[in-house]
Amino acid sequence: MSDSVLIAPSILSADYLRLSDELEQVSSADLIHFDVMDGHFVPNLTFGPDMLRAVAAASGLPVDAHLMVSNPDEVTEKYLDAGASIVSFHYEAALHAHRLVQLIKDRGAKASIALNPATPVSVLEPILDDLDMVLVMSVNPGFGGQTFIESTLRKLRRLRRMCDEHGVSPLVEVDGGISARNVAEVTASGANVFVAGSAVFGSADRAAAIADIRANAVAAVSKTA
Ligand SMILES: O=C(CO)[C@H](O)[C@H](O)COP(=O)(O)O
Ligand SMILES: [Fe+2]
Repeated sequence: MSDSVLIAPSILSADYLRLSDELEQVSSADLIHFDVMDGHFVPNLTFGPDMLRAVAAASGLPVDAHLMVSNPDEVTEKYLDAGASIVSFHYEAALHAHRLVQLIKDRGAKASIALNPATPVSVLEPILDDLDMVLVMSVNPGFGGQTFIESTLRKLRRLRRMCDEHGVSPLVEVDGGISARNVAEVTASGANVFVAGSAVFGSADRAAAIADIRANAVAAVSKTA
């Protein structure tokens, strides 16, 4: 995790019957994005902690767990036990966000809060200084293959300003509808961790898809520097 940008393929869009092969094909990425959906916070069901443990062992890349669950206060520890390197829980679901952030950090993982598209970044004001990462959802959570919501760019710029005011620089992850086509403007707006599900696993050459996203993001970083 040393580069200026991090690429995180979402295995939500992988071929589950060939998962170890799929993980090998995305080994040039920086993180494996692992979408946990509980059928309650979002209208879809995916993976649990045992699956995360298996993915972490098979991949070797750090696992970036995105918990789309109604009860993060109860289940976050299970994903830490399973080996998550980054844990994002949703602001909209957490009862005790500060306590959860401390738990994640005490366990040696990076702590992140995810925001739905309709949740303003201002809600992070009291806790921003404690976060290792902020996950800005650029689609409504629950499904892969959706269209990037354009107002996310404004939200990212607002988050950047807020971070500058606080004198902090957490990672800023964007999730939903990211591809080589739009990653430059998303980078220019302030993001540096890019989740890509369908853009990577929908491509015949996963490594080339990752390289294209990375190249466009890195070019945008050098332009803004
Ligand atoms: O959290 C998610 C959906 O809730 C996924 O990480 C995201 O949708 C990735 O898929 P795509 O890149 O195809 O939009
Ligand atoms: Fe996600």
